[in-house]
Amino acid sequence: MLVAGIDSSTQSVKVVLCRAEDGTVVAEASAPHPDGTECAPAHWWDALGQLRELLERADAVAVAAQQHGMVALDEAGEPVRPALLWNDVRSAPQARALVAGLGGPKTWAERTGSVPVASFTVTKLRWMAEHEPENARRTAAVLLPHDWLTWRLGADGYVTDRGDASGTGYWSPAEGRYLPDLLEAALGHAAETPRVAAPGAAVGETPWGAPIAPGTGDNMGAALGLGLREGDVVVSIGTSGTAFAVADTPAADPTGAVAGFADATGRFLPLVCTLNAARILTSTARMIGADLAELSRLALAAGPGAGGLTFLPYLDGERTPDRPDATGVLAGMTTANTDRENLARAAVEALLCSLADAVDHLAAHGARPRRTLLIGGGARSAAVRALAPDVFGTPVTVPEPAEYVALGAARQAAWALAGTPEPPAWPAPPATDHEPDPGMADAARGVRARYAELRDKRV
Ligand SMILES: Nc1ncnc2c1ncn2[C@@H]1O[C@H](COP(=O)(O)OP(=O)(O)O)[C@@H](O)[C@H]1O
Ligand SMILES: O=C(CO)[C@@H](O)[C@H](O)COP(=O)(O)O
Repeated sequence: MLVAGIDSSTQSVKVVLCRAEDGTVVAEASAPHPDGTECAPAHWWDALGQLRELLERADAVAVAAQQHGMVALDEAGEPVRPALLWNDVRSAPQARALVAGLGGPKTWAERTGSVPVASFTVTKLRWMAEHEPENARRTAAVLLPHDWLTWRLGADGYVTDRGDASGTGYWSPAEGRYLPDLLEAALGHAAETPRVAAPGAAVGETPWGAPIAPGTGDNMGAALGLGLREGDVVVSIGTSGTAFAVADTPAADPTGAVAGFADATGRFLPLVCTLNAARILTSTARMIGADLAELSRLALAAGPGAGGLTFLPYLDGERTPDRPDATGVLAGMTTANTDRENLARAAVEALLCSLADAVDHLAAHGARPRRTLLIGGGARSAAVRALAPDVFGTPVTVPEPAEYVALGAARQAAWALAGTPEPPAWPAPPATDHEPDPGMADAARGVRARYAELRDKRV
């Protein structure tokens, strides 16, 4: 039997086709999504349509997708406007107003597991109610990207899962139920929300007769694809940067740094997310006229500390820390250090310092990392892999490059096919271990200290 996992992420859609019994990948393919922070859902469907031949070989399918995106549908099931994505920061004022107006950060953390920032669906609904009242009035149902794709594939009605529901800002991970008062306060009226399917359930059938599993958010998909265990912390470098771990109890961080999400298996997934990650490298590569391989080579040719250059990489605003209006800052420039090697090194160090901050937030709220797993497109950079253990100050495990989000969705599809209480036990991916260099410890501490100084200066 073959199962297909779909990862509909910010920049592209990927499909992996696997053997149901052990997850061996037999084929994979991807197609690009349009750039930007809003997207008509039809573009996701068209991109997936390019991979249809592969998909139709599957005996079961599941969709994992970028979290939080607001897919507002009218009575007829048509989008009232393009979806506003997780990386769209226009609803930052609405996030602040909702938090202040409905009990403050502690109340939100206790009720929803998270203190919503602009990424969260609830704040986007409020933005639409304020700026596009006619679209808000016509909104009859609110879905997330993976819910919409699952419905289009053939699910029985609108359906979601615990993991993605926990990123809306109107669902309680602790109680496992919607909080309709919060949705209504944001949108101005009640609206239909997808039913939350049990992990491992089948929720419908594709036109070619394959059962559909509930799907989930992309980070929950990666956790399932990696088979995360207690003590594992994942750092994912995609369009977003994330640090997350599985937990038995829900998180409720009133500082808002840790989002207290649910996972796709019935447990929880405390997570820290940054808005800027792999694109720190692509933007710097463009700036210095290099491709990603050359950027990596240049970064490794420079010394630690990039000759005194420090880069604060909040290029598109930032979510952690919550600075939606921030831009990037390059500090410490002299005539001696402004060369391509140091600029490349500063970019890699900036990416890793930002993610090290994310891991620190997670640790401060209970995650006890025994090992750090590095995944996502950015982990394909040799410089990132080489410098991560020094900047993090811990051993780093790099699973072989693979589409772990799509693999997690495929594993969920195999779970629905098997009908068992637990997901099928697929073998762990091969991985390489990278140790910190004790000789670099002082230099790495210096890099993080200079980064923290620039971060906290609030230039
Ligand atoms: N060798 C590499 N070095 C650095 N970045 C890379 C490399 N390969 C891919 N990437 C980057 O990884 C990102 C895509 O990663 P992915 O985890 O698929 O993200 P997403 O799920 O957000 O689409 C792109 O921004 C791409 O430029
Ligand atoms: O908002 C979050 C997590 O809370 C992001 O992680 C999105 O889920 C987007 O993921 P990518 O497209 O970067 O994979």
